[in-house]
Amino acid sequence: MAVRKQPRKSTSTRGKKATRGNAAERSPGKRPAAAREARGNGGELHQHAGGADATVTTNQGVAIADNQNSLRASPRGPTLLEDFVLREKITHFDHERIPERIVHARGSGAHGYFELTKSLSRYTTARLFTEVGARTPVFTRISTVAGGAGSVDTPRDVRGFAVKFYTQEGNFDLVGNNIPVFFIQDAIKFPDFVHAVKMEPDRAFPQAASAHDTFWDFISLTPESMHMIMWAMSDRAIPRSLRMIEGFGIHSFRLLDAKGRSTFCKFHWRPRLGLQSTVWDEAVKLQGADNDFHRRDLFEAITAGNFPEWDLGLQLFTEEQAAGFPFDHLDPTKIIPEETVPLTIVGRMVLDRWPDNFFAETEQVAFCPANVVPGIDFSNDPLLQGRLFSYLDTQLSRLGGPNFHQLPINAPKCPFANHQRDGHMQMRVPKGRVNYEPSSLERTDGREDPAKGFRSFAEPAGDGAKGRIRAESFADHYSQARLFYRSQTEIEQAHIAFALVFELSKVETAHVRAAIVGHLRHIDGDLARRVADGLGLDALPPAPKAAAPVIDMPPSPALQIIGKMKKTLEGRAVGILVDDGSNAATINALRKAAEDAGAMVKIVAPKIGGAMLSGRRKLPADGQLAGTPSVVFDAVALVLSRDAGAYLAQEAAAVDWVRDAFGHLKAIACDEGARAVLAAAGIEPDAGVVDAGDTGKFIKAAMTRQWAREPQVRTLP
Ligand code: HEM
Repeated sequence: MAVRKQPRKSTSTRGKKATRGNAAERSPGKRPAAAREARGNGGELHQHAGGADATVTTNQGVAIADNQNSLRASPRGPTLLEDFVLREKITHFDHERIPERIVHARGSGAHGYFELTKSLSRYTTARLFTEVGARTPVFTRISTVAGGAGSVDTPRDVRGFAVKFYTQEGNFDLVGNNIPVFFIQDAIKFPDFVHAVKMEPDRAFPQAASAHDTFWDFISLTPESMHMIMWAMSDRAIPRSLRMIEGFGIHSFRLLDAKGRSTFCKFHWRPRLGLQSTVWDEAVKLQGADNDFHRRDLFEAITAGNFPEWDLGLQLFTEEQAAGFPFDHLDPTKIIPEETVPLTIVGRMVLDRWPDNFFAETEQVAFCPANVVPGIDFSNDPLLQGRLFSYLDTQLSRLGGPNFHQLPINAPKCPFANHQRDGHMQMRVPKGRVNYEPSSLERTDGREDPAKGFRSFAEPAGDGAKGRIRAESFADHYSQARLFYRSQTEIEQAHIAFALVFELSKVETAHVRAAIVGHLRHIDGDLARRVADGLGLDALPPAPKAAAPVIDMPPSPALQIIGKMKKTLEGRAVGILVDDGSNAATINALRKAAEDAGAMVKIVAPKIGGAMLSGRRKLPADGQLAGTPSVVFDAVALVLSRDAGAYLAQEAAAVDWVRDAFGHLKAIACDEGARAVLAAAGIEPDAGVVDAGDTGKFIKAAMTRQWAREPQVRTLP
């Protein structure tokens, strides 16, 4: 056996000036009390337990004396297999990663609560919807769909919007998206759809993007996706913030009253901060500026106490009403216009706590549309029916076995018990002999409760012969796509046309591009012409045969974003670019006005250490110019001395800062010194460019985007 040479006597460095403290000193907040420290033989740092610091142990609870060195046969000799401390640590590390979700792999989550403001006791027995004022804890995860867990936050994509309500009657998961319809009508098409949209299998790109051949090939052959395509090409798919998106349960669900009577409903989340999107060029640049833009935004808002809120609205309708709709509400590619069935607001959700640990909570949370509580039931929507199977099934492998419901983030917060036993990672210790029922021997883990237990709606099963037959009532693929497109403002219509041109221009296969334009002809002739022109097609391709006549429906302004944007700075961010010599009074006034209007203000300067303002006051910066481009703000101000303005007019990062802000239709405040930077960016000031001294005008302009500017800065199809 190898003999270990004892390390040389350690030299305590406590109390000595430690050079390695620099990183901690730079970071905000107080440095925690220093641990008792020692240096090892090779000069490595050892921090010893004591005071507030507990002893580090193995997973078996054995105290570890040295967490810096593996066990070696001699100081320069081979490492010994005997080293259980090393083996345990590395083995655990090797297994830290679990498979990511097959879809919606990248997401951010937060805890909060749902508070009921209006009772639905007329329609349902579900207590979460009957006890006004009661707060139900929730965990909400918002995600992109196509990219992997490490992909960017701002691709053009649908956002998942999944809420787990920990009700007193069990968990209810509302697993929706930020778009109220879906690409396909039947779950059997989901694997094909997902394969088509994710990176192509031979080349493993593009990541987190629908702009490629396989996606558009599939879509060109799937006319039922046309309505969803209109939404996905709209600015809804490039949100400004996860706090500014809507959420939808999509399918029709049923509410059941105490007599088992059913009312259909659709669930809608409405953000209190209003809907807001980026513009495409901004979304693209955000991917370079901050891959974690949405996650960071949600984290910063929640940790600063600016808790995002959504109203929950329900569309309630009867079977008879549904029979009169000019579409089938069981078809998940259809909405029920709000003008037909208005929303009843029944409560609000507040997200007020960031998770303690991303993996344990956001990564391990398992949502499932089949998780409903008594008083809520499913409809026959064939997409929903497939989903009822898929989630639990995938989670068995993603989370490694059948006991993931015991993880704290997934476990109900009400009592739960049954005779399911054993399996990987069983964390409970069931007692006694009886693991079955009926039973008569001793204490049992639960009996049926006919009064309070879950019951399904007693619906007659089917009105035709069994078969793989899609209902004729699902055949209209274009009318609601037309409704959506024609309900948009002109600006939004132009953005849809632009997005289609952008995406299809990335498609290498000419016949796929042409096929999509053919579909567009059924939706809107002008849209088809704009896209064909943008793609440089010589002639309009033929439209495919429509399976059902396309009907005109009255426009629904509720489908717009711009029409629903709130003129506010609440929850938004304002950046102020400063440098040495900037006017302190102007900066203070701008900051105060923006903060009073609800914005978060960040100071940007060429150096992170900050700038020496007029009056010799040093103002620390929140971001360095090159690393904090204007895309991360909703409005910007430049307060610069003449010298600094002349200097920064030569600096690409400063010129881009203001050029991008202008191009992304943001309000800009600037003083005399800053005008040189605007001139270098070639900006002709318009109504959205205001004097930095006029804070009132700046705040008013900053509360919205300068849509009137758009035709000057970009040629839209
Ligand atoms: C209306 C249509 C759909 C919506 C709104 C939707 C929504 C979502 C959301 C929000 C997530 C992420 C949940 C989370 O944050 O953990 C998710 C994951 C998932 N979805 Fe869907 N989805 C839809 C259709 C489908 C269909 C048709 C299937 C399969 C038949 C499916 C299978 C899955 C799977 C396997 C996951 C991963 C679940 C996990 O690993 O925990 N989805 N879906």
